[in-house]
Amino acid sequence: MTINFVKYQGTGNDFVLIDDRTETFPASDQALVEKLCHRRFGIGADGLILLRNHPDYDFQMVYFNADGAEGSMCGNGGRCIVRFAHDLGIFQEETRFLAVDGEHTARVEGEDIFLKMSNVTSVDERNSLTFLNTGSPHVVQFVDDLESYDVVGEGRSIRYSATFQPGGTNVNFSQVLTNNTVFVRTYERGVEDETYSCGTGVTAVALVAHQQLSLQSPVQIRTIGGNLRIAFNVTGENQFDAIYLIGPAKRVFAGMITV
Ligand SMILES: N[C@H](CCC[C@H](N)C(=O)O)C(=O)O
Repeated sequence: MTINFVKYQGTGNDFVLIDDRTETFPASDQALVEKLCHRRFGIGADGLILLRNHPDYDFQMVYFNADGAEGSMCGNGGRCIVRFAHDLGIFQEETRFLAVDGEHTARVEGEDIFLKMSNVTSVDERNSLTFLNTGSPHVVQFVDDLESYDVVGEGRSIRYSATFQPGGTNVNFSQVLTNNTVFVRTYERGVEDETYSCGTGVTAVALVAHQQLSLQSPVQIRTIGGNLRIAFNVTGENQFDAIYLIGPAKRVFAGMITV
């Protein structure tokens, strides 16, 4: 079988995008997805995303983590599929699509994609860790000297800790810099490693930075892979709507792979 794909990245979080409007991709073949994402044996990516038709939306996003399992919402992948749909001519300025956590709207403004995220309705403390769901589950922790922090070691121990079983969690380590800016490094579940950036993760960090440290919308985010910003509206205690993840999403290359 030969598969056509396009590789995209959003602040260094990289994805294999497949136009699956014909629904021919064997989506239940977890080993195949894992192999396509493998950086030595495959194309190499943090995840794989199918673009499918949907009767009520411009398109549907089906997202898999690099381990081949279907993941929860992916914010950087969301910006990448919006860019992909735009490149395919599916929409011009604004789009409305369906993802695993429900409806999203988005618009293209030059290099940037403005992606509307799901509303957040709770922020909890679990075993002294701040936890919230922004489409995917996230722990947010503020630390000193993030540059030299052991993100993989500490992230993995929280991700597999009893508190977050059975599903596990993504873990974001954060440090406030000057000017309403937070530096974030994320351990990602499903990749089981640090990624260069995580969209739902930095969204979680921005909301917690507002609550705990009074940062204001739009919060500026620095990741290893580049800069993002998060705009939001506070509607109550632990309640946020009009949450936007804003930043670039770029096509890297296109190819064909025989499996
Ligand atoms: N990289 C993604 C998060 C993927 C979520 C995934 N790791 C999971 O928890 O299933 C993002 O930009 O939001």
